[in-house]
Amino acid sequence: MAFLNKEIRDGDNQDLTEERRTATFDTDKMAEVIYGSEKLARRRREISHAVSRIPELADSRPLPFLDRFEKVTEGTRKLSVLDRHLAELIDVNDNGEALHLYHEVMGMEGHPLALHEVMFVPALIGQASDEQYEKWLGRAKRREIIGCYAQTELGHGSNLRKLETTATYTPSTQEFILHTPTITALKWWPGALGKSSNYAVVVADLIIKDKSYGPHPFIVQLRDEKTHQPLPGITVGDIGPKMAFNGGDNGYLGFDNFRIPRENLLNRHSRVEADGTYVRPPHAKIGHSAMIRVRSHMATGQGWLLGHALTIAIRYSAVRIQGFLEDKSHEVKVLDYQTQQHRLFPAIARAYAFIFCGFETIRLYDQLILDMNSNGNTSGMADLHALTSGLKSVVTHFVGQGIEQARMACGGHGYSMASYISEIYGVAIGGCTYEGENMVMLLQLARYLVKSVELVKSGKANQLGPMVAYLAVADHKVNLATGPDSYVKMFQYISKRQSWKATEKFLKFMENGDSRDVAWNKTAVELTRASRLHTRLYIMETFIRRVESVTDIPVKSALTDLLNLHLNYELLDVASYALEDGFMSSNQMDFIKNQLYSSLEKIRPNAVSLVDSFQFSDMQLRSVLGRRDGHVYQNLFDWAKSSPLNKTDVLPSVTQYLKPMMEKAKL
Ligand SMILES: CCCCCCCC/C=C\CCCCCC(=O)SCCNC(=O)CCNC(=O)[C@H](O)C(C)(C)COP(=O)(O)OP(=O)(O)OC[C@H]1O[C@@H](n2cnc3c(N)ncnc32)[C@H](O)[C@@H]1OP(=O)(O)O
Ligand SMILES: Cc1cc2nc3c(=O)[nH]c(=O)nc-3n(C[C@H](O)[C@H](O)[C@H](O)COP(=O)(O)OP(=O)(O)OC[C@H]3O[C@@H](n4cnc5c(N)ncnc54)[C@H](O)[C@@H]3O)c2cc1C
Repeated sequence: MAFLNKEIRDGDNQDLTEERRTATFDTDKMAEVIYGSEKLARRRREISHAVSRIPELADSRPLPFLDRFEKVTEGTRKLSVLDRHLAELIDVNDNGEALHLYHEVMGMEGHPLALHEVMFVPALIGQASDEQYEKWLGRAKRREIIGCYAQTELGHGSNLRKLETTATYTPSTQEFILHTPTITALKWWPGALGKSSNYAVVVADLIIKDKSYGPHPFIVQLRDEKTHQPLPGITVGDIGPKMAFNGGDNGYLGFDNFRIPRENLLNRHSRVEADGTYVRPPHAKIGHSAMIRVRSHMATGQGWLLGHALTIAIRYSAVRIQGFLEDKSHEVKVLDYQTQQHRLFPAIARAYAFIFCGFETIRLYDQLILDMNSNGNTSGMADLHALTSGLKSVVTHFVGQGIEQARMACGGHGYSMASYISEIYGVAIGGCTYEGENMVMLLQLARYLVKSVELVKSGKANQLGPMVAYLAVADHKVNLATGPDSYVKMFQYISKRQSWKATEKFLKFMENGDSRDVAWNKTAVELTRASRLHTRLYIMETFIRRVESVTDIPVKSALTDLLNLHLNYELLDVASYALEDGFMSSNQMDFIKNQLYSSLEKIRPNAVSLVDSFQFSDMQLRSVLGRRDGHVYQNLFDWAKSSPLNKTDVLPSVTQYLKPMMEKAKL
C-alpha cells in the first residue's frame, strides 16, 4: 500500500508511524504547495539526499558542544567543502536550490558568506551602475571578494538620518574621505564584518562642500586581498558572543580619514560629478533597497524557522506518553490533550500563513527591482515599504511566541540544547531587531495608514491603493457562518476602526496644540495596534488566496482545516475590538470558540504529517528530540553520553576545588 505520508520507514518509533498512517493527504504534494513548485520540493529532497552522501559536509560534532571559536571554524570549513561540491549538488543559478543547500549544510548559526549573499551582492545589484557591475559584481558573485553590509553604528541604528560616519567629497583628488569621528560612530553589528569580509557596502553621510546629503552606500575595501590584513586607516574586529548566530562574526569598523575613489559611491540612482555636483536619485529612499529586500524575504524565512520548532514539538508530542484520558490502563500521547493542541496547532497554521504571504512579498520586491532598473519606476516603493515594515514586525513577534510555546510544549527536554529549540528561538527573535526594530517599523506602516485615513476624510478615497481600500468601506453586520470572506469583513471592520480611532486621536492632539511629532508620540501605542491589525488582515487574505488556488483535493482539504483554525484563532484574539462597540455579539464570540475547538479535533490526525510536509531532514533540524525516527529516549541518552564533560568520570575541577572543600569539611 502506498502511504500518503512518505516519511514512514521500518524501525521508526511506532507511535510516530501510527500518526503518519493517519495522514489524509500526500506529504510530497503538500511540500509542493509549501515550496511553491513540484520541482523545488523534489530538488530539495534530492539535494538533502546528495548531501548525506558526502561525509565532510556533516557537522563534525553536535554544534551545541562547540565553543565560539570552534563554531566559526566549523562554519568556514564546511563552506570550503561546499564550494568544491557546489556545481554537482545544485543548479547554481537557482536561488531556491542554493538557499536549501545552505540551510541544510550550514545550518542557522551564521557563516562568513551569510551577509555576502543576503545583502552585499543584492546591494550591488540594486545600487551599482553598469560600470560598477563590471568592476565589482562579477568578482563578488564568483566570491573572489567577500562582502557585508555595514550600516548600523554603536550609537545609531534605527534613525538612519543621524548616522555619524562621514564620506566627505574632495574635488581636488576626486575621492571620498571616510571617517569615524566618535566612538558612537563605529559601525557595530554588521554580520561577517569582524573577521571574514574583505569588502563592505558602507552606509555613510555624504558631505559635499560642508553640506550633508544624508546616508549613501559606498563600496569599500577593508582588507588586503592577499594577506587579509586590515588596510591602513581601518579598525575592524568581532563584537563578541550573542544570543545566537555565534558561528558568525558580527563586527565593528572604524575609519581614520580613509580615502576611496569617487567611483566607489554606488551610483545607479544618485551620483557625485567630478566637480562635486550632486545628482539626486528618483526616490529619496532608493538607497534602502537592500533592506527592503531582506524584509520582503523575512516572512517566508521566519515561517520556516517556526516550522522547524513545530516539527520538533509535534513529533515529540506524538512520542511522549504521559497521563490519562478515559482509559486509566494506558497513558496517552501528550498530543491528545486539547491544551497541547491549542498551544501548537494555531502556530502550524501561522507558519503556513507566513510562508505563503512571504512568497507574495518576494514577488512584489522582484517586480519593484525590475521596474526600477529597467525604467526608473519607483512607484511601488512606498507601498512595499509600508507592507514589509508591518510584516517583518508582526511575523517575527509571532514566530518568537510560537517557538517559545513549542519549547514549553516539550516540557523539560525542550529546555535542553538537544531539542535545539533555544537556538532556533535566538535566531528567529534576532529578526525582531535586525532590518528595523519592530516598533520603529510598525510606526512606519502607521504613517501610511494615517495618510490613507486622511485621504478618505478629505474625500479622496479613490486614491487609496487596493491594500487599504477597506479603510473607506461602509460597515455592515457580518454573518460569520458564511465562510472565510465574512471573517475578512469582520477583521476589516476591526482594523479600519482602529486605524480611524488612532488617526482621530493623533489629529485631536494636534488640534489641541501639540506638534506633529509630540502628537504622534502620544498616539504611538494606538498606532502600532492599527499597524498590527492591518498586517494580520493582509496575512489572513493571502492565506485564503493561497488555499483557494490549490488544486490537489486532499491537500486543499487539510489546508482548509488549517485556514479555519487560523481564521477563528485570529478573530478570537482581537475580538475585544469588535465587542466593545457591540459590532460583534457574544453569540458570535461563542461561535468562534466552538469553531476553533472543532478545528483542533479535525487537525489532530494530520498534525504529524502537516509538519513532516516541511520535509526538513534530520541534518537540517539538528534536533535530537525532533528526529524523524522518533527514538527520543535512546537518542537523548546517546547525545548526553557524547558531552565533553563525560569524557572522564572525575573532572579536574572536582579534584582541584570540590574535593579539597569536602575534605576540609570532614576535619
Ligand atoms: C534570500 C534572502 C534571504 C533573506 C533571509 C533573511 C534572514 C537573514 C538572516 C540574517 C541577516 C541579518 C541581516 C540584518 C541586516 C541589517 O540589520 S542591516 C541594518 C538595518 N537597519 C535598519 O533597518 C534601520 C531601520 N531604519 C530605517 O529603515 C529608517 O531609518 C526608517 C525607515 C525607520 C526611517 O527612515 P527615514 O529616512 O528617517 O525616513 P522618515 O523621515 O521616517 O520617512 C520619510 C518618508 O520616507 C519613507 N520611507 C522610509 N524608508 C523607506 C523605504 N525603504 N522605501 C520607501 N519609503 C521609505 C517613509 O515612509 C516616509 O514616507 P512619508 O513621508 O510618505 O510618510
Ligand atoms: C542578529 C543581528 C544582525 C544584524 N546585522 C546587521 C548587519 O548586517 N548590518 C547592519 O548594518 N546592522 C545589523 N544589525 C543591526 C540592526 O539592524 C539594528 O540593531 C536595528 O536596526 C535596531 O537598531 P538599534 O540597535 O539602533 O535599536 P534602537 O533604535 O536603539 O532600539 C532601542 C529601543 O528604542 C526604540 N526606538 C528607537 N527609535 C524609536 C522611535 N523613533 N520611536 C519609538 N521607539 C523607538 C525601539 O523600539 C527599541 O525599543 C544586526 C542586528 C542584529 C541583532
